[in-house]
Amino acid sequence: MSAVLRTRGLGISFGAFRAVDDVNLTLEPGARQALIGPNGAGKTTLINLLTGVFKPTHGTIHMGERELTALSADKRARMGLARTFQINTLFPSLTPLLSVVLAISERDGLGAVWWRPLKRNKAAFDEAHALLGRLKLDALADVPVAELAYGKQRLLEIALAMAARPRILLLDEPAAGVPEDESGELFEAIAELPQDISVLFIEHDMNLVFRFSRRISVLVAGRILTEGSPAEIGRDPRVREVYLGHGAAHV
Ligand SMILES: Nc1ncnc2c1ncn2[C@@H]1O[C@H](COP(=O)(O)OP(=O)(O)OP(=O)(O)O)[C@@H](O)[C@H]1O
Repeated sequence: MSAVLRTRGLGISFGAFRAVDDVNLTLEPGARQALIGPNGAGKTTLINLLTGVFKPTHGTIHMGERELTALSADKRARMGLARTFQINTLFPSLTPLLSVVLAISERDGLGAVWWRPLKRNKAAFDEAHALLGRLKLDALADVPVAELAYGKQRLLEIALAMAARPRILLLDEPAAGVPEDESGELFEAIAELPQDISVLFIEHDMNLVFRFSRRISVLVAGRILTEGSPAEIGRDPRVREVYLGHGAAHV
C-alpha cells in the first residue's frame, strides 16, 4: 500500500541541538498510529515539522506523490493535513454547534462573514450536526463550551479538525488533562473515525496506546528507535529500557 505521508531523513536543529534527527516515518491509509517516547524526545517538534509550523533543516516530507517540505502550514491544511494541539484552543462562550459551523465556513472561505449568511446556511448546520453526532456530541450541541466536561472539549477539538475534511489527522496528546474515565471514550471516538482518514497521535498513557493503536513509532532523543505493531513494541527490550522508571505498565 502506498503511504499517505512519508518523511525521509527529516530533521531540525535549534542551534547546535538536533531536536529531530534523520526520521523516516510513514503513515498508511487508515492508520491509527501512535508516536511515543520520553519527555523531550521530539514528538511535538516532529508534528510541527509535519504541519509546517517549523521548516526542517534536513530531509523531505511527502503527502502521497506531492512534496510538502517547503509548503506553508496553510497550504498543507488545505491539502488535507489537520491537527489538534496539546492545549485547549476553543472559544469558551461559543456552543459546539456554532464552533463547528465556524470551522466549516472557514474551510469554505466564508470565515469573515460567517455570522450573517450562515444563519441561513442550512448545509453548514446540517454538516455540523452530522459531525457532532459522529463524535457523540450531538446532545451537547447547544451547551456553551465552557460548561462541557474536559473530555468533551477535547472531542470538540477533533470535530473542529474534522471540519476541514482532512485525509490525515495529527493529534498531539488528545487525552492530556482528561480524567481517566473519559479518556477511553475519547479514544474510542478516534478509533471510529472514517477509515479513509489516517491518524497519528502522541500519547503518554501506555494503556491507551496499546488499546487503540495498530502501529507504534518510538522516538528517543529525536530519532526513531523502532516501529512495529503493539505486540512487537511490547516485547522489544530496547523500548522497555527507555521506559524503565517512566511508569509504563505495558512496556
Ligand atoms: N523552538 C525551539 N527552540 C529550541 N529548542 C526547542 C524548540 N522546540 C523544542 N525544543 C527542544 O526540542 C526538544 C524536543 O521537544 P518536544 O516538545 O518536541 O518533545 P516532546 O517529545 O514532544 O516532549 P513532551 O512529551 O514532554 O511533550 C526539547 O529538548 C525542547 O526543549
